[in-house]
Amino acid sequence: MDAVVVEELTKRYGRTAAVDGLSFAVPQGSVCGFLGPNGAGKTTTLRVLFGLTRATSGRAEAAGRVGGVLDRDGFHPARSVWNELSLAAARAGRQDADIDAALAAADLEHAADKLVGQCSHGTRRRLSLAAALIAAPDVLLLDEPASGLDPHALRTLRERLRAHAAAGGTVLLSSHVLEDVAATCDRVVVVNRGRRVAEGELAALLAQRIRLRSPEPEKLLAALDGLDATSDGPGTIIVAGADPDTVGRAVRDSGAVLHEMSTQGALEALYVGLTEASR
Ligand SMILES: Nc1ncnc2c1ncn2[C@@H]1O[C@H](COP(=O)(O)OP(=O)(O)OP(=O)(O)O)[C@@H](O)[C@H]1O
Repeated sequence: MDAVVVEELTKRYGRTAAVDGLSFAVPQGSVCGFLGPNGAGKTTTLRVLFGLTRATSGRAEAAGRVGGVLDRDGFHPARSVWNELSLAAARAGRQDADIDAALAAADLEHAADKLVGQCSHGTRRRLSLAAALIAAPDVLLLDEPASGLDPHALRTLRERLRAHAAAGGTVLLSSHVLEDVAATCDRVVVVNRGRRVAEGELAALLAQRIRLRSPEPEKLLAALDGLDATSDGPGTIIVAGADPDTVGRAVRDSGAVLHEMSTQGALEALYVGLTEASR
């Protein structure tokens, strides 16, 4: 079942089409990355899904209870972290929620009595996510949730989003941090200029895109002759349309020193390829 459905969505601001006939779906139980350059229409789509702004045409719907984090958190600077979380629970009709446990899960127990106005950007972001999660939404919509988070907080975020999906929830998150998307999401939707340029399971989109790093790229490129291998920056080669066994053997036979062979960094090459053409 699809928990998020966007169909032929268009949102115009005067003569600007922020979103231009966009369609995609997010199956229930998945964590979907929403990628695209600045101004591609991600925030606008999330705002329509939240019901904060109306579509000019088309539809954008999320099944069940929707929660999440957009850029403005709406917290009162003179309220404590504990009080804001408690208020978020009450607003969602969850007066019975264990606020201390929710703070601990967000690594915020030490900040419980701090006033929100005195919190760092990252702490405030973590509080936003905790406030969204305490409402136990079915669908979590997150606009740049990784922004301002330190590596520990990023790991906690990743684990919490995966747990939300494992429990049957659904996550749609926009991000510019591709490494983080690769580690967190099982699907991605890529948009450019308000339109979809790719959609699907991350593994399938990245299948047979392998990144190699070597101090001897020329030697490697020569050995990969006949395959779709291209240079992608100093010492980096992307091989498309070949399986890891074939690439691994070619690398071994070349005798070149290899520093890395992975599909991780291939998301960046895929993304740039998809969004560059129509910039
Ligand atoms: N309220 C508004 N009034 C006028 N134009 C707007 C408004 N909101 C967004 N836009 C325009 O719509 C386009 C899409 O913006 P949007 O914020 O959805 O992009 P985005 O993909 O979220 O970008 P970013 O990655 O920079 O956050 C941009 O050209 C933006 O200037």
